[in-house]
Amino acid sequence: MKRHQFEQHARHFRSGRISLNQLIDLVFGDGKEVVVLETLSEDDIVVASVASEVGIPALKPRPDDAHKGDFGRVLLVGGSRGMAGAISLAAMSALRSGSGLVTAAVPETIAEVVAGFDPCVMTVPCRDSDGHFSSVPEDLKQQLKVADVVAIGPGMGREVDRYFLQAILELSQPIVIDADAIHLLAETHSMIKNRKSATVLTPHPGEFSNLANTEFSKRGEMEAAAVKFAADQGCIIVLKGHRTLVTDGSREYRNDTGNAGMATGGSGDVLTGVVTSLIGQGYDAFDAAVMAVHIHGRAGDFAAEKYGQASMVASNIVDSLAAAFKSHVAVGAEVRIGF
Ligand SMILES: NC(=O)C1=CN([C@@H]2O[C@H](COP(=O)(O)OP(=O)(O)OC[C@H]3O[C@@H](n4cnc5c(N)ncnc54)[C@H](OP(=O)(O)O)[C@@H]3O)[C@@H](O)[C@H]2O)[C@@H](O)CC1
Ligand SMILES: Nc1ncnc2c1ncn2[C@@H]1O[C@H](COP(=O)(O)OP(=O)(O)O)[C@@H](O)[C@H]1O
Repeated sequence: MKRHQFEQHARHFRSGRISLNQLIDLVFGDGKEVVVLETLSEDDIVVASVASEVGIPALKPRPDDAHKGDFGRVLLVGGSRGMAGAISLAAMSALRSGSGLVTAAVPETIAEVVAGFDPCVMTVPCRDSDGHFSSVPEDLKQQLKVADVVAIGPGMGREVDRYFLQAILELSQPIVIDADAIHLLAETHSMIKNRKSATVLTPHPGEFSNLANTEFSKRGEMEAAAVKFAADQGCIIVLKGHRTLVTDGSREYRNDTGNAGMATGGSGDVLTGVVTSLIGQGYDAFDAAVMAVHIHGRAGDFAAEKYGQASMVASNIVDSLAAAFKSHVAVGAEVRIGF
């Protein structure tokens, strides 16, 4: 791409500093169109590329003197007997997306299993009834107060007291509602409209049909309903699937990363961890959802490259988040306004 063409796209470009080796990987490995703005040394080349979609935000650089408290306290609520994996995948993904502190609140029956998956994840064992959450225990109430963002749903099952979800909806922090919590929301007709902070829902088509109480015959109809739902309820909908849609009722982003190898149990739980983490780090909720969907898909693409679409599993996507975040940083470390 010539510089003047690039300038025409200046609104959509992102720039960053990379090394010569990273530049070679980008140009030949990824096929990205990159413009070198300035060569300071072999390890410090200022480059820019045009984003493939409008508005995939750049990652903020981590200040040199940062500490773990600067990157958000994430609380993930979910899991049940038989589905310890889902909440663990979400928690491991949140840590690999940059969160400083990640806690999983889970039924006590599975707490040790969840803690055993990753020593970096903290757990709050909650009193349970046959492996499912029963009431909101005091320990959890304390955690709910100090969290910067709370996600609920992965692996939770639907045998949960409705007040459990209600307690999360009443929080003043941003929340992410996924999986079984979306079904509970649909069943209890709980209100999200009047929440004071961001509400992000991440339904797959089955969950969205239930939420909208409609059988859709075409993806387009479902997407139109998702845009309307988001506008009516004042929330952000991440309608998952091939070319995931992110909408807040007025903006629409369609993702172009990811592949059919991601149609494997737990892939969506990984996304919940990524989006929750980014919100916890202070990104605007819509931006966080767009970035999360894009980066999650890229991680899926890296996993497919390594293991093949048939054999890749959700934990491979977790492991590939590092490569996905690194490549996002390479092209998006800083955004220069008015190039
Ligand atoms: N390792 C673990 O612990 C794992 C735990 N997990 C946990 O399991 C819990 C249940 O989640 P779930 O998604 O499996 O079941 P549910 O919410 O009943 O939805 C299924 C219904 O929706 C329909 N459907 C239509 N389109 C669809 C689409 N594109 N993608 C998917 N479904 C689609 C679908 O139609 P069908 O397949 O019959 O055509 C069916 O009627 C949840 O807590 C989750 O976190 C999983 O993440 C796996 C790994
Ligand atoms: N064919 C596909 N192309 C791109 N992404 C896909 C495809 N199939 C699934 N995915 C992605 O994988 C994830 C699956 O999420 P979900 O259906 O909630 O699975 P689970 O409940 O097992 O975690 C979503 O982010 C979705 O966009």
